Amino acid sequence: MVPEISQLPRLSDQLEEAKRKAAYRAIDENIDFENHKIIGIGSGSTVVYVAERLGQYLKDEKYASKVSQFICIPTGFQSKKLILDNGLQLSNMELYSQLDIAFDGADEVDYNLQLIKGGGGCLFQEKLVSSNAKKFIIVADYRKKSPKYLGTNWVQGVPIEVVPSAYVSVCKDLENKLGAKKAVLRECKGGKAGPVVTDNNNFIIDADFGTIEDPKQLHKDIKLLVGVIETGLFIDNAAKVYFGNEDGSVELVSK
Ligand SMILES: O=C(CO)[C@H](O)[C@H](O)COP(=O)(O)O
Repeated sequence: MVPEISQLPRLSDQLEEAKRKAAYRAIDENIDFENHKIIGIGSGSTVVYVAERLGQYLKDEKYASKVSQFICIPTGFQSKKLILDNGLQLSNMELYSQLDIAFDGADEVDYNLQLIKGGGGCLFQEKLVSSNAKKFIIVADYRKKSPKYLGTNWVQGVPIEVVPSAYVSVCKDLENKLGAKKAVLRECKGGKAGPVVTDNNNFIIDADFGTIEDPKQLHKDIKLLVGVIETGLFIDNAAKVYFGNEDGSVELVSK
């Protein structure tokens, strides 16, 4: 039997509890076992619980025949592993380019459900998957909810995936043409010296624009710079956000 959320023993870590609650509720309320077939699985620490919940449904004889038919599309190496570790069927965007639904985390969510993503470095593939999903659902903990504008809670800057040879010129363009306070190449913190390399062998730049009142325009402006593959501003594609709160409740915000 799939355990009821209310019956689960609380996790000792409040943040993990918030992430798990948000993710489990998002799956319980949004998966249509009759009609969904192609499911996007994003990246990060909250999505771990999305895959875990699907794995629980797979083990339940009432849902097993349906869930074993689900085809899961990852947004990077980590989510590939999550899909496999939970016994789910793995495929890719080349074989299935239209998804019924996709679940992912976020670094910050504004009042209008615009997002900053890419803090975990899976930017381009996350955008490819979410843009091709009929429904895109965000799972996040309470730290991700912006009081109003993006750039308030997430102060590391907007992640931008770039062609490696273009990183210097893109950093200059971000500062000189688009007014970024600072644009820096993301470096590995331990484990390896040098830049973070994405699953597509690109680099990530973090560009600090302060608070962002018009993320749509900023996204368009950044996209026009030569060498930019994709921006971490996810515009007009999240349908719902599940925020796990500190008190154990889950807040649903939808468009
Ligand atoms: O965009 C992402 C990775 O590039 C993640 O979805 C985002 O960083 C959220 O991660 P977490 O659930 O660990 O807070």
